[in-house]
Amino acid sequence: MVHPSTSTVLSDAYDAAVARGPMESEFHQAVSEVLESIAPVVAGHPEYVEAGILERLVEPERQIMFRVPWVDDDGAARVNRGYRVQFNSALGPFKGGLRFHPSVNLSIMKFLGFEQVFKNALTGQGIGGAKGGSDFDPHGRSDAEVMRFCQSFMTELYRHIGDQTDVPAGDIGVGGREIGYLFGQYRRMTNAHQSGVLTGKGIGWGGAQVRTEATGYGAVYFLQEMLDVRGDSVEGKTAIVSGSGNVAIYAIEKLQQLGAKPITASDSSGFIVDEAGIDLDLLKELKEAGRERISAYARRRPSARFVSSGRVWEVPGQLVIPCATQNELGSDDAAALVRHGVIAVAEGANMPCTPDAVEAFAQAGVLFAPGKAANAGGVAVSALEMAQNAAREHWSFEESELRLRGIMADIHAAAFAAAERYGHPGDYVVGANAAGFVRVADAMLAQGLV
Ligand SMILES: NC(=O)c1ccc[n+]([C@@H]2O[C@H](COP(=O)([O-])OP(=O)(O)OC[C@H]3O[C@@H](n4cnc5c(N)ncnc54)[C@H](O)[C@@H]3O)[C@@H](O)[C@H]2O)c1
Repeated sequence: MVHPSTSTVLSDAYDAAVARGPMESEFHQAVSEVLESIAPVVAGHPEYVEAGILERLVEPERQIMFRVPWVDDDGAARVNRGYRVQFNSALGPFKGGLRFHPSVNLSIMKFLGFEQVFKNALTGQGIGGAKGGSDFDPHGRSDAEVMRFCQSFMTELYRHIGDQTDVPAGDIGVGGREIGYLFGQYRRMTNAHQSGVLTGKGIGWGGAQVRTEATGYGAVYFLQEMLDVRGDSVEGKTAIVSGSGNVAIYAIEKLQQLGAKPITASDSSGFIVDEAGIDLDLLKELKEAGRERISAYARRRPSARFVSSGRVWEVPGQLVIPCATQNELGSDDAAALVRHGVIAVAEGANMPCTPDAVEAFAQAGVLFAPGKAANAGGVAVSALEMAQNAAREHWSFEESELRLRGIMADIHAAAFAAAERYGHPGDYVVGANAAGFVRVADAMLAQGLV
């Protein structure tokens, strides 16, 4: 058999993905980034090509879309669309968050599910990749409305998930409140308290210590690992953080604990700059307890200003952790950050930096950690939650944090080593994609054409 060239194989896989979903631009972006960076791996493994690994990797094992009808507080009927994209289960049960946000569509679900496959592989914990959610917008909805929505959503989803099959978690718009309502409905419909079917549960009913903090803490640990290689550290540095949700808040907390000074936070209405350093108690009060807009922070804190137009990336700082959403940091933003002396970027969110921005950081020699490595702490601690549920154990905060730290160091080491092995030393995009890909590809190869 004549082997096609690596570039033909990669472009065929990309074209097939585009042909099946021509409108799915976010998914195409994620596929293109991964395929480009695994070229050196594929070149050395003709057996992957013969087994159709690439064509299979870009096509989800299963995609579920369903109607979610619910009744609002005025008694009016509402309808949203629910999704679960079960991308790849070669390494373990499908695992990945649920996102409730008006922007949710199949392209975003597929991009997130695809990324999750490699991220989960990188953690080394035996979990496959999936993503799900709905275009439901929880903003401005009462608890009762959110509960009715979650119950309706789970009434369909429950038949597709299970602790050995698919284990959803939170993401944008899905926090502890939503996981509680979803779990309650699952328990009711199945007549089983199957703790391991969802992660991000409350500590009193099967949740794990450090799950809430894990993604933000993990991103900062990864940043620290990268700086360590250069004999540097986060201590004493100014940090620019976007978002003000789960990931942003705990990235800010860990930055502060390690002696850095985060000075920004944002939401879709704008951003705040607090030159005195973020008052974390205030931010938590406003965002975790109150669900308020970020502008409320500036009203309560004299050292802070609220900016409703403009870019948070114009604020000078040496460390950058984007923690809001995909494609929130473009090439102009990257250029501004480079001009202002950024030295390291860790993606807390999934794909927050556009490909042009990533390229600009690389050109400028800025350390750059892609989300699938830097934000893997969340899913890693979710896997610890599954392990504790299976063993009916509860580990302490200290033990859980120690494990998270170890896992982030291992992910860094795996990505660093793979980047070297495949001829791109210091390139964590290549390293993370290559290391994750090899684990998934080897499992798929061993398990035959399924
Ligand atoms: N929660 C996790 O464990 C986890 C794990 C890995 C990756 N992530 C990723 O981190 C990011 C944030 O997730 P989260 O769990 O903190 O969600 P969250 O709902 O707690 O917070 C999301 C934040 O992003 C802001 N935001 C959302 N859409 C925006 C938009 N279009 N423009 C500007 N700001 C916007 C929101 O205002 C909020 O501050 C997402 O990309 C998510 O996929 C989360």
